[in-house]
Amino acid sequence: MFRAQLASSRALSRRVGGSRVVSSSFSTCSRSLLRNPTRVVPSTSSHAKLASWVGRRGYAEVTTTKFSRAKPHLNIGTIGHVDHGKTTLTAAITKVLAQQGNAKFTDYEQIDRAPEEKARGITINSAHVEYESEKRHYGHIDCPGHADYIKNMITGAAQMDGAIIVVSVTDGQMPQTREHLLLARQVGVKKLIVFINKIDMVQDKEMLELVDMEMRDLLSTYNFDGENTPVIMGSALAALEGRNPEIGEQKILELVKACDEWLEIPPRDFEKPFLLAIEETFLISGRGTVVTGRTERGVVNKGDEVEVVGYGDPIKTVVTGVEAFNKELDRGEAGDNMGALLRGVRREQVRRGQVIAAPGSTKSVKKFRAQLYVLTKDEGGRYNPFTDGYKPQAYIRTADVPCKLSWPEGTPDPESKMVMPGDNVEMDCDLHFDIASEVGLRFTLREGGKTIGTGIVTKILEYA
Ligand SMILES: Nc1nc2c(ncn2[C@@H]2O[C@H](COP(=O)(O)OP(=O)(O)OP(=O)(O)O)[C@@H](O)[C@H]2O)c(=O)[nH]1
Ligand SMILES: [Mg+2]
Repeated sequence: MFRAQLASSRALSRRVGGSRVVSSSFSTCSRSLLRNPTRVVPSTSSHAKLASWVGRRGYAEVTTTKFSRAKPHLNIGTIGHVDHGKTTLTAAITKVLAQQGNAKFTDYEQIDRAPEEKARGITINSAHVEYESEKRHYGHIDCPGHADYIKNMITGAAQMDGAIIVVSVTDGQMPQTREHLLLARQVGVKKLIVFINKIDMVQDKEMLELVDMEMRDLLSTYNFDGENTPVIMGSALAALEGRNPEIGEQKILELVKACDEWLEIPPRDFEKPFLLAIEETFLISGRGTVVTGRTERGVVNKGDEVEVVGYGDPIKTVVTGVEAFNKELDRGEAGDNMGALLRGVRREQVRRGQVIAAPGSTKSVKKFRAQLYVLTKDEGGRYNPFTDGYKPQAYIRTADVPCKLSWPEGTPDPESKMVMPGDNVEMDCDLHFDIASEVGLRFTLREGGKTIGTGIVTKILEYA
């Protein structure tokens, strides 16, 4: 045994829409019970009954739906400008698919009265629903407000593998249409579907064509495939109200089919190259140095070559032993809390904050560009704005590094440009030490022991 206390529980953070929803509705349920202790508590502790009770309270109906593991799972969501019909469309999808027995109908109010969630200390109001198509199981997120979309995308509170961008034909593209598209691009959403909504409100065919063209151009501007992206035109409200099936129900079915065909299932964590962020290091006499942590992705077998990355030049070594669940194993995989025995590495050569990874799969980085969300004072963040040169602490996986934030080159008048609490900005982060990092990696910024912001790496500017 490397270490008796090695945590034996498997991390819960697998991408399963269902389990997230259950846990959030549990906490909602217990919170509402605390506020209202006279309320009759269901006499059974059975999960299913509790879940359906929670459902009747109007929260997270989805817990009552059967979650089929037989179908591949994809996380998607509705994005787009305020009032363009994101929530109506979400409700309409569940309604139409419920008629086929593939969803539980979740009405508009249930979605818009989303339970609060805490993601990295940030409150995000968002609703999760789930439904199935012939081919897939979908987890779907809809946020009530623009700020929630921003926070959700940057923190990855529910990571979207693909998204439906909703645009009302009466307005065409609007500022938040563009902002959400840009953010989707920044956070690594590869493909989108366009839903042009409210077509019951226009008679003019040319108008539809115009919005179609405009959206394709816009997608291309943000490096999506504007030419081939499916564009569906319909009325979410008609579908929800069960009228005009030619622009309602049928269009929802077309939309779901387009999701099935156009959006791609991302590679699963254990198919990616191995990476474990080091939490602790130990010296086991007679055997050598052991590093422990949670395997973020991939698989490592006894005898595999790995590199220790971060804080200077990478160190090549071989994993000569793996321990997880208090047992010696031949391999460790994504999600496992494990220890790895490293051949020929001295304890002083490894430390918390480094990673061990498949050779060449990740590099140590000194400076990157990132999309940041700066917390408001109500979210526990700063009271005051900050300016170019601000130096918080960056928490990147298990690393904790001082960094300096500055405006990207070419920003006009950078010295006087301020960042207010609540802002969403793109800035350059210069790290005091080099750390394994890559585009798409999320991190938090802290100062004086409190989280002041959260970010996602969008571009590597300088390798170590
Ligand atoms: N006529 C018509 N109205 C629609 C349609 N879809 C949605 N609406 C109406 O548009 C308004 C806004 O719809 P929502 O679904 O709340 O829009 P949203 O995008 O979720 O809005 P926010 O969450 O506030 O950003 C509501 O009054 C809907 O009834 C449609 O297809 N036709
Ligand atoms: Mg809404």
